[in-house]
Amino acid sequence: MSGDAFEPTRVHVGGDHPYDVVIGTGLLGELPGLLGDGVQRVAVIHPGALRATADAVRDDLLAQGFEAHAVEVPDAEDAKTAEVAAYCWSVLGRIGMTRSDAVVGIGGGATTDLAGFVAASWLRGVKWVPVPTTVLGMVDAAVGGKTGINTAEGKNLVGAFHPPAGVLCDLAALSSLPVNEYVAGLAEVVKAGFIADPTILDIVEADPAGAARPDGPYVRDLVVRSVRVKADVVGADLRESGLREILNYGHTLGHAIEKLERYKWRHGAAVSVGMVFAAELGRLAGRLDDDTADRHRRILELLGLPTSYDGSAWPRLLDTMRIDKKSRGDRLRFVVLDALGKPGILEAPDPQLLTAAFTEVAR
Ligand SMILES: NC(=O)c1ccc[n+]([C@@H]2O[C@H](COP(=O)([O-])OP(=O)(O)OC[C@H]3O[C@@H](n4cnc5c(N)ncnc54)[C@H](O)[C@@H]3O)[C@@H](O)[C@H]2O)c1
Ligand SMILES: O=C(O)C(=O)C[C@@H](O)[C@H](O)[C@H](O)COP(=O)(O)O
Ligand SMILES: [Zn+2]
Repeated sequence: MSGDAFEPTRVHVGGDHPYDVVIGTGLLGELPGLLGDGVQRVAVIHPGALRATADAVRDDLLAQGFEAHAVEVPDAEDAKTAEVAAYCWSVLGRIGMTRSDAVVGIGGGATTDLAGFVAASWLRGVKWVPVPTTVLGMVDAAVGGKTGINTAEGKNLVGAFHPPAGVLCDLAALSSLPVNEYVAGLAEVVKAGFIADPTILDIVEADPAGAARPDGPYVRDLVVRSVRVKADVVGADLRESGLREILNYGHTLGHAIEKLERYKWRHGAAVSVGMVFAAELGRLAGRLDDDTADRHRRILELLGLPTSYDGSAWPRLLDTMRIDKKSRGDRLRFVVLDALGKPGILEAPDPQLLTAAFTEVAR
């Protein structure tokens, strides 16, 4: 792999709005470069848990001549609400943020989803740079410009495609991340493995204990590989007109679980159950071989991720899944695998097939 402890790896995201994802350690100095020319004011949106990091970033920006303002928001999924977005808009108004200024989002995927949405909606779109501090944020949420908030009806129902000017993944941030958060984030890494890069799965299977450690030997390789998968997809299909749907593998059921759990389950944990369900759907639809289907449960359990859910919740889950963004009218649509690394769409599956697949994850 390119890059060593001192030299960052740059993954290029192509398309109409190209940018780089910079992955390494000690990357604070890269931020002004990613912000680019002409920026005067910077709003640094962060949760309380990342206050020290945000203060360091703000001080660094101040020292470099920017007018930097810290904007503290609620932690985790509590930030992804219309009320919190409105609070951020009021701060941007008070500090006089113009179209040549920028938003920086520091935190996990919830914070960067909110920050990106605030940037997308303020003045109909200002520049933004996510600085993800969870593995999930680095490998998935901060890359690709999908920004948004939740509503009472479901997950990420309001948002915008608003690509960042660049993404700064400082792997040193992971040293303070609780192990359970790190492991939850690995669900999206495993997703990248199943849909596009099976070497990820080989790494996890060869040393699951090592792979599950935020200070383990595979962090950089797993992050870079997963970012490459995501960059290739979103570079080709920013607005999810086709290919990008594969990144939603495991999310149709996963998002429904998150909503039912009032967002107290971690996103990655819900996606983990959702991927086992999707694998069973693929198998029962006659599209996926047994070995690859079984491999889902085995790998996710090796990492300590959940692979089952309350069986009595099925009617409510099914109802919630109808508002998934991949649905078209009354037709539910699921990402399934036709083979390892070969995702496809299962259109309007028979309700009995769905129930049979859920029975395989029900407890
Ligand atoms: N936009 C996208 O393409 C995309 C992709 C995947 C997931 N997501 C979204 O991302 C969110 C999940 O993100 P997440 O798993 O990063 O969770 P999160 O943002 O809720 O963060 C998890 C927790 O870790 C804490 N934390 C973050 N960084 C830390 C650090 N370095 N040290 C200590 N604590 C730290 C946070 O304060 C929070 O309590 C969901 O809302 C999901 O929908 C978006
Ligand atoms: O980037 C994408 O596209 C994804 O689907 C990545 C997912 O991991 C992520 O959770 C995303 O936020 C889900 O998007 P949604 O459109 O289903 O809300
Ligand atoms: Zn996800």
